Amino acid sequence: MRLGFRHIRSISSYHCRISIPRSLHRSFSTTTMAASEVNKTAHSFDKARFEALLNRRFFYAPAFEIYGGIGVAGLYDYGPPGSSLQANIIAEWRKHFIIEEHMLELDTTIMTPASVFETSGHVARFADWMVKDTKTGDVLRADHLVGGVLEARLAGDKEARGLAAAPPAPDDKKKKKKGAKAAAVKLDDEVVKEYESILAQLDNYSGLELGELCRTYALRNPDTDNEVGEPQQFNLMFASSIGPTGQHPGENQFLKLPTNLSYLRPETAQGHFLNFSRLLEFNNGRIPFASAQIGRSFRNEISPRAGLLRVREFTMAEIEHYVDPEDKSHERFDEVRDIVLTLLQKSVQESGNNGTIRMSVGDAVAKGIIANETLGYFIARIYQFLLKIGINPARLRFRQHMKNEMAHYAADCWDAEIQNSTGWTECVGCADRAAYDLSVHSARTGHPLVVRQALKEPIVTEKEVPEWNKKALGKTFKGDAGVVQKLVEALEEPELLKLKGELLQGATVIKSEDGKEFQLTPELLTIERKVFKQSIREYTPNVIEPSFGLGRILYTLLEHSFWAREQDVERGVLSLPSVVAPTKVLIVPLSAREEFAPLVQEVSSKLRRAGVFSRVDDSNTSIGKRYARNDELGTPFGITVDFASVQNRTMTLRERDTTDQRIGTIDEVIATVVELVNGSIDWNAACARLPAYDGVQAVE
Ligand SMILES: Nc1ncnc2c1ncn2[C@@H]1O[C@H](COP(=O)(O)OP(=O)(O)OP(=O)(O)O)[C@@H](O)[C@H]1O
Repeated sequence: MRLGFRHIRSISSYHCRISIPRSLHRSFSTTTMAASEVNKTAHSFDKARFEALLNRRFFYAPAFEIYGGIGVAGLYDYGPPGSSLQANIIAEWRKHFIIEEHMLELDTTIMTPASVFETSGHVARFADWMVKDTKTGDVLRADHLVGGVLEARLAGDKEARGLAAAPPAPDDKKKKKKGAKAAAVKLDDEVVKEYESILAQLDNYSGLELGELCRTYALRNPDTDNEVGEPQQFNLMFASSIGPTGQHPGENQFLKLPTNLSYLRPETAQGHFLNFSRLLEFNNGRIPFASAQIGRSFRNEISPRAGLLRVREFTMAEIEHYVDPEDKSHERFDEVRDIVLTLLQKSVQESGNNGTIRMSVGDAVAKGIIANETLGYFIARIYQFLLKIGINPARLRFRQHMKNEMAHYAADCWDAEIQNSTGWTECVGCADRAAYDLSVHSARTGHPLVVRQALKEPIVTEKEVPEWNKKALGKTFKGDAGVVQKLVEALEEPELLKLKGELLQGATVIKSEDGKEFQLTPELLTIERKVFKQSIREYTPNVIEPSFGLGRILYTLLEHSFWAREQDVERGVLSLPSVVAPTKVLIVPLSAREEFAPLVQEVSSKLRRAGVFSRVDDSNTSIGKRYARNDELGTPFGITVDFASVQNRTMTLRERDTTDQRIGTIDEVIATVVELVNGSIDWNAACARLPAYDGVQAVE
């Protein structure tokens, strides 16, 4: 959750070469075949082929397509494999966080009265800086303009120096035609340094500074080559109204805005905070605990051009972990302390660099690089989750927010950034938001959002307290009696002690702010030392917030999983781990002939009973083509039912990445594939159980 100015960072765009996906490495190391035998080599990432695959297999598509898009960029519909993939990521997220950490799950409303977002600060500050093309009026995000043009100039400089010029990304062709690609012009070394320094801290600039950069470096709209105007703020929330407009004026006691103005939430977090006291009660008043919510959020992004990476409607999964501000240790920190992460610190970025370090979470917390154990714990848990679903760890880093980028109240904030063909993209934010959210909602509504903790040992304190003779006070000062009382009660302990001494001497004078003097005597008040016992501690908890954007994670996972076999570059393979693959097992009868039907039904129902999602492909095409089609859908295992299955009750089991095939009895194959899908054995173990298939059995 960001209040302020939000950015996708795209530092090293277009250089991305995809290596063999991680899951494939796993397969190589666990199979008996050598990598060369199965002909899988690393190749450059072919974005055009990748996008064609996603489109062909309907992972997702632009919404309202048959209406020609009607100017609604940034809205997408997920098709069957995309929906299943997202559902599986969510299921794993629930297991990894909600179930594992006993979080309290919520489902709160999307439509939110404006008063809530006025209090949270979103009405005033949930904005990006935009600039307008001075001739066409086209709107661009200011930081994207600065970043895009400077990167293009640096690429032009590389080309002029004869260094490996960065080829334009396939999706950049349109921009290139319009003149976005800078000419191959050599820049001064100093200028190169300046550009690199600006790019390293792009998220740190204010609107004024972005305007200044546009002027200093003559940055123009790359689409038209026209100048741009001064940056202006654009609030990203979609406004709506509840009920018929103009009804119930002034009904809402909290509202300064029109009474029925509301917004579609831009994050799920406020729904957690508003329910804090109920959640605390549900948790028997104990802290720490966390609430979690998965749901839709809406942001009216200025110019969403990056597919699923920047959309106007998306699914978020957010955790709010409530913790004692005086104790941010985490009882399970030892479980993660040795996890080594790639960290990009704020001090490095602020000095104009983007060099990362590798460090264990334990060391990062001990050295104060990560602010506290609870924040470190969640950063490590985010890392574990992303790896579990198949994100390549070599392309994952945690970037700390710079000073200006972070909300003023936040203690520390890190983004999990994943590298993809557009550069490094924030996919998860993880912030220590201190007590801000609960405090502001509590102050606005008067509803205490606090923890009341019974103290084991009461805290005993002594202090000087004024004791008033109310009757004499009223008689002496009449209408000013209250003023005098307030003046004395506002005094700090040393001043009260001084006053006490003066009263013991006989009399003293106290002055109000407007210079009025009041004489105080022991008849009006005495100062007594009193003992206080406090058995309840009341405090506003701090909030640690991991916030996941599922669309960005899903898209980068697809990129990381994509490759093509050398012998068939036209078709791709998605090496999705079983845990998230849309379909786990493909059942392929040799043909649609009736004699295979009972066996197909038997295998399919046995897998169903074991909780393994399978699909049958009995289409009228070769087995090879059917497997290739399902490699594109990321289906990790295939079972072939052939004449040997009918005669001997044997089946073959195929692994997607290696295309290795093994053979066993129907029950052996089912038992093995169920364990493979559950992750309790790997392919190596499967190979030890089932002999290699020599190809004879399937021949008719
Ligand atoms: N327009 C968007 N489209 C898709 N996902 C988004 C979008 N905005 C935010 N997210 C996702 O929600 C997560 C939490 O939101 P947060 O407010 O921290 O993002 P942000 O800092 O505004 O992101 P950015 O600076 O990239 O716009 C992000 O890490 C990202 O995964």
